[in-house]
Amino acid sequence: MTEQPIGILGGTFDPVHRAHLQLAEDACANLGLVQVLWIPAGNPPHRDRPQASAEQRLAMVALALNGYPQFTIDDSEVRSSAPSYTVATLQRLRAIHGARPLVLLLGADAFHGLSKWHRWRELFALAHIAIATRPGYALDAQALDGKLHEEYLRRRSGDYSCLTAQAAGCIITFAITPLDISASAIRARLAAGQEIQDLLPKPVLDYIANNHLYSGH
Ligand SMILES: Nc1ncnc2c1ncn2[C@@H]1O[C@H](COP(=O)(O)OP(=O)(O)OP(=O)(O)O)[C@@H](O)[C@H]1O
Ligand SMILES: O=C(O)c1ccc[n+]([C@@H]2O[C@H](COP(=O)([O-])O)[C@@H](O)[C@H]2O)c1
Repeated sequence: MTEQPIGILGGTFDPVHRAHLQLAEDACANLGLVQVLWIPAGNPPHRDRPQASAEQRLAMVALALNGYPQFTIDDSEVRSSAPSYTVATLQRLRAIHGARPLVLLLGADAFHGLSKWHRWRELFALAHIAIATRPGYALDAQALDGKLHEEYLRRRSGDYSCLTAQAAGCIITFAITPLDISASAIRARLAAGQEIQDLLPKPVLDYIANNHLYSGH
């Protein structure tokens, strides 16, 4: 019998916010995942250097996940000085988990950029990809660049049983409770001295205040 799939949520988490939690909770509920591995990026490729350090972002994720037994942290990218390439992380996880299905969770915005990722074609042999539609970032298949569009058409499935029937290789989309929250908007609000109460778990909010993060001075 196939083992139950493990969800993988990588992110810069600068800072982690409620939409990340919603994404992971909805993935568990809708895709039948019993566990989601959260992987903060140590040196995220393809974006400016984060404002908070890798250790601080890891600490905020740990605070956010308190009380969610189905969520666990993988700190391997934070502990490494190498660029946080997802292909390398999935190769490591594949070596640990054998033939167990792995499901990489991505917001639709992240999926649209996938063909710019390091050795992106190898990702499909290592994990399934589950795309969550994010406010303002619906999946627009026609806007995918040529090679990614081809892979999308070849691999997409409307049947979630593919996530358990094979270890990797399917692309599915799933609905999440839409929350119009982004870390960049949170950083901008904090720098402008505006309220962000409802956008983050309280312990993360306290951590940001205690460590004077994102205040712009
Ligand atoms: N509001 C949201 N709804 C759905 N998915 C989201 C949302 N916010 C982030 N994600 C997804 O979570 C993952 C990690 O995101 P990330 O840590 O970059 O947060 P972010 O809010 O997108 O940050 P930033 O605004 O700094 O780019 C990505 O796959 C991203 O698409
Ligand atoms: O492997 C890559 O080349 C690559 C390029 C861009 C993003 N990623 C990963 O995608 C995840 C979300 O990235 P971000 O920048 O939206 O936080 C995070 O785990 C990154 O390490 C990975």
